[in-house]
Amino acid sequence: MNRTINGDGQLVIGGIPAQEIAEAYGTPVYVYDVERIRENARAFVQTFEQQKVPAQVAYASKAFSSVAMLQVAKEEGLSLDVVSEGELHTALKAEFPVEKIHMHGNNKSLAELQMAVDARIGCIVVDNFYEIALLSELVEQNNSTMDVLLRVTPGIEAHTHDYILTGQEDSKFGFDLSSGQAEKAFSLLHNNERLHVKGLHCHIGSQIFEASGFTLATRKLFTTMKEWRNKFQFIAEVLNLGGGFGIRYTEEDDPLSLDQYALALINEVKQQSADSAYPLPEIWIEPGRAIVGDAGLTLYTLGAIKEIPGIRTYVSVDGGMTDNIRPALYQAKYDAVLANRMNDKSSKDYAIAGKCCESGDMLLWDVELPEVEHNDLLAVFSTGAYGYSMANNYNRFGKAAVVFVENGTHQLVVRREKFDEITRLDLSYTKQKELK
Ligand SMILES: Cc1ncc(COP(=O)(O)O)c(C=O)c1O
Ligand SMILES: N[C@@H](CCCC[NH3+])C(=O)O
Repeated sequence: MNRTINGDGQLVIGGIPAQEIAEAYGTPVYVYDVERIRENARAFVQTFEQQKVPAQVAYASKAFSSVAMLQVAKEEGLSLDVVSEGELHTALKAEFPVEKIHMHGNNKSLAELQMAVDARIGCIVVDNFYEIALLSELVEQNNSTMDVLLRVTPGIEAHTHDYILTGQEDSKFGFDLSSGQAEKAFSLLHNNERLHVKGLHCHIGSQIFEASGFTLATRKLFTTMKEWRNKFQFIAEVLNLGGGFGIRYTEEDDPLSLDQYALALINEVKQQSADSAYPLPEIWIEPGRAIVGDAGLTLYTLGAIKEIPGIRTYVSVDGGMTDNIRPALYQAKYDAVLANRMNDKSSKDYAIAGKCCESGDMLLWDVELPEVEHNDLLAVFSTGAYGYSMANNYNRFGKAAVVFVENGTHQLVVRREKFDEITRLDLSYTKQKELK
């Protein structure tokens, strides 16, 4: 994120002091540096261009989906990965080019598949046998066709949190390669004249730091592609290697740069193609976190301070697991600063608590800050991915606002949810008469 400190000791994001954003929109507020989103997108896109490899960089919109975000993704020439009617609806609202939209999901409903077929999206990533049956019936009834990728689990155990591992055999996602399920699924799709198999897909997990998991998965997929070339005379036009590229949340994290991830994939695909005289497939990737994660931060106002002598000092913020569930769900770690007093010396350790009725609603267990005061402004960094998109209304808190900063200007792109909007879906109860 493009951030500096001004003469008043204020954190400045994309040319705007954090305090100004907090005063204009209130807290908690997610702030995105649009320039950083663009830099991240370009790091991937330009690496493929420089290496002269045909590619699609599909932004995994689950990381942060909003109309404004998808407009930026469109401007950067990205493709888009959606996993639900809601994400597809957002894409259509943003007038995202439909042919560049790919749909995922391990339990796509008939309504979701119908919406995808009606919208004529670019392709569906087929995940299971039930989906093959639904989709086959749907294209038959609609007298239409659809491009598909086959999602396979290559049997890779990447190094990340168990909850965000997806490439291992024991996974709810995709067809298992080793048991022959993937081949069975492939032949069903291959024999269906209305479904065109463009290629294979795998996604080994999320927040992955080493290139080795990706290159190993690439090799496994090539082994299968070579088998199917011999057996079915099938040549994959596309090899989608998913997302999962890790980012730095704290100093403990040591990810590769985005171009290094892309280069590792490109080199492996080129090598495998050359070794087996396999026509170079188009490489598709699906980064979510790597596009938006470090482009976003969250601003909070500090409230209650509770010092437990000899144990720790809790400082509560005006948000918490409702705007960032990742610490509670994955024990995810973050870094934070006092955005209104950047030049003050850090002197004390604090535990930053959310305001939900849960002891586990902690944003950071241990962060060194200057002596805090009520109403100080706390900035938690790298909350751009899976923050707003996983936000919830626990304890009936409204969702926080989202602000974009760019070229010294700020704009609201998602309005704060007001408490009286929390009941907008609620219907009154009418006492039913007892049946005699
Ligand atoms: C199929 C698929 N593609 C892409 C992504 C995006 O992952 P990340 O945000 O880690 O890049 C995910 C989430 O892990 C996913 O499940
Ligand atoms: N939501 C997760 C990652 C899962 C990505 C989607 N498959 C996170 O915050 O890290």
